[in-house]
Amino acid sequence: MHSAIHEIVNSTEKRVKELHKMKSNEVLPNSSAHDTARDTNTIINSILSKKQKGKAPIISEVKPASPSMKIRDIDPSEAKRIAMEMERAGAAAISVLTEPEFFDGTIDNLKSVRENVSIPVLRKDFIIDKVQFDEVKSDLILLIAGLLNEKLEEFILYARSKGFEPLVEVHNEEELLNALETSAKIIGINNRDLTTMIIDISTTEELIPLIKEHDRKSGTDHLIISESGVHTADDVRRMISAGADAILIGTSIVKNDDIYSKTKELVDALEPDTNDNEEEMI
Ligand SMILES: O=C(O)c1ccccc1NCC(=O)[C@H](O)[C@H](O)COP(=O)(O)O
Repeated sequence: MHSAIHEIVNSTEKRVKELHKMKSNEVLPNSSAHDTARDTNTIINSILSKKQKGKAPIISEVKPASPSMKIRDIDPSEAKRIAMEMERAGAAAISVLTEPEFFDGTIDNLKSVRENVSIPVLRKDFIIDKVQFDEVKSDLILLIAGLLNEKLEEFILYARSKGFEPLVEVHNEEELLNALETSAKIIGINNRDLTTMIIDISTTEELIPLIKEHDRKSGTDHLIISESGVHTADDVRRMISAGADAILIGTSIVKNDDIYSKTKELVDALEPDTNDNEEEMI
């Protein structure tokens, strides 16, 4: 594991301790599944329906920073504005970073986004303890296979019992095989190697055939999301051609001054006239 991930996990452990204290003081309520508006099929259909309309299913991320770079200041009112622009441009879902120390994310940003958009909302954080499920509601929640290892299925079932559908993130074959042994329905392939931080979008192309083969043999049908390092309409087309059902994009949208136009450019990537005038050149 890269030192940055160690630091993130150490900091998350401190947050978790605080949450346990809040829970024992009854400051943190025990959340239940009842107040979750959308079920799993609704979430999956909402993402898939974009493709049926000829649009690229883009999960657009409200990302203030990464461990290596500040992108932009995002408070709850800016998170709301950005997310509404993303939805208006045709995003299939919105991802919101809630990790505070390295990504400048906040729980309040997630609340603000979820109150103001009608598409599914993904919580992006480093989930290592069940108490984190009581912090805030979301439709989807990220579970990182490389962090949870043998506890992955236990966390998937717990997430569902609390009204979240897990997006299980993998980066390599070993993590993928672990994920495929669980009841995960949504698999995210992170093109970023969390041991080196190097991004290579061919990771998606290498791992999707393994999921497809598994699905063919076992009669399952995973929703596949390609994550990280996608910047252009060409990248979007490449990931969709590889078999991705949706693509999670943060930096290239959020760093753009015009959130609506950049999201729309990526959402419209499958439309014939965005194919770089290939026909005119022939
Ligand atoms: O974004 C990072 O640099 C990062 C570093 C370490 C762990 C996770 C990280 N990112 C979290 C994400 O999953 C991305 O924000 C998401 O996939 C969007 O990626 P991008 O479009 O490349 O911003």
